Amino acid sequence: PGTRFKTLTLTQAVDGLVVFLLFVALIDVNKSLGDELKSTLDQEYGRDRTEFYLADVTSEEDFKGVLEKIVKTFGRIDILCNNAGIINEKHWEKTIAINLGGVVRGTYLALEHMKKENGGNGGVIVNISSMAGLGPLPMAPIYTATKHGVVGFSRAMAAVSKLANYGVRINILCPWFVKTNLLSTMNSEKHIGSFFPLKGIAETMMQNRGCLEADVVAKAFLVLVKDESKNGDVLMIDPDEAVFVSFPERAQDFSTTPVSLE
Ligand SMILES: NC(=O)C1=CN([C@@H]2O[C@H](COP(=O)(O)OP(=O)(O)OC[C@H]3O[C@@H](n4cnc5c(N)ncnc54)[C@H](O)[C@@H]3O)[C@@H](O)[C@H]2O)C=CC1
Ligand SMILES: CC/C=C\C[C@H](O)/C=C/C=C\C=C\C=C\C(=O)[C@@H](O)C/C=C\CCC(=O)O
Repeated sequence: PGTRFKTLTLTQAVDGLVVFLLFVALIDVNKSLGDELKSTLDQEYGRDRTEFYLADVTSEEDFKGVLEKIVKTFGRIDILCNNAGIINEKHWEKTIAINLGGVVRGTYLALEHMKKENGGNGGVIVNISSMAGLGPLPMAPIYTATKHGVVGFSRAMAAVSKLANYGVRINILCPWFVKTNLLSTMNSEKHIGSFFPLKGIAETMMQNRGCLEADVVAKAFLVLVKDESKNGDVLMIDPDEAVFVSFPERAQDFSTTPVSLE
C-alpha cells in the first residue's frame, strides 16, 4: 500500500547481540486493501506487529494525524517508505498531488519525528520513483514528470539532511515495470487519456524485457535501508540487474555539447 512506516524497538542487547523487534505501520487510502494486507501479515507475524491507518497522502491533516498516532502507538519512526503512486494523465493535477506532493509531505512530516535535532533517533527514508524518473515514458508525461521530481527532491533533501546533521538518510528506488495493480491502468483510456494510442510502446517494452516481481523491489528497498553508506543514492532495478545510478557531482559536470549563442 501507499506508505509504510517501520519502527524498531531495541528489546535485548546481550554480549554484542542486538535483537530488534520490527513494527510496520501501513497507510493507504484504500481501506479494504489495507485491512486485507494487515490480516495477511497478522497470520505470518502475529496481530501486534502491524497496524493499518486509513489516510490520503494529499491531505496534510490526514497524514500528520496518522503520523502522530503512529509515534504514540510505537514510540518512534525509524524507516519511512513513500510509496503511494498513481497513473492518471487525464487528472494530471491529482497525479502530481499524490506522486510528488505525497512524497514531499511524507518526507517533511516524518523528518519532524525522525531528525536528531528534534530528539528523534535518525533513520532512513526511501522514496519510490521509477525508471520513468530517469528517462521519459512516452505515454505518461505527467507520471514521468512526477517521478523525475521525486528523484530531484529526494537527492536535494539528502544533501540538506547531511549538511544539517538530521541523522536521516534519504534514498530513491527506480524500478522497471512491476506486476502490480498499477499496470492495469495502462489499458484504460480513462487514465491515459490522449496518450492512450501510445500504450503499445510500454507493451513492447514489457514484451521485450519482462516485468519485475514485487519481491525483487522489496529486496532492493532493503539494500537502501541497510547500507548505511547510502544517502541521496538512486537504485535502479530492471529485469537484468540492480544498479546504483551515477550522477555527476555538480550540474556543470554533466556530459555537454557547446552551443554558440551568437
Ligand atoms: N508497478 C510498476 O510498474 C511500477 C510502480 N512504481 C511505483 O511504485 C509505487 C507503488 O505502486 P504499485 O504497487 O505498482 O501500484 P498499486 O496501485 O498496486 O499501489 C499503489 C497504492 O497507493 C495507494 N494510493 C493511491 N493514492 C493514494 C493516496 N492519495 N493516499 C494514500 N494511498 C494512496 C493505492 O490505494 C495503492 O494501494 C508507485 O509510486 C508507483 O509509481 C514504480 C515503477 C514501476
Ligand atoms: C503504464 C506505466 C506503468 C508503470 C509505470 C512504471 O513506473 C514503470 C516504468 C518503467 C519503465 C520506464 C522506463 C523508461 C525508460 C527510458 O529511459 C525511456 O526514456 C525509454 C522510453 C522509451 C523506449 C522505447 C523503446 O524501448 O522502444
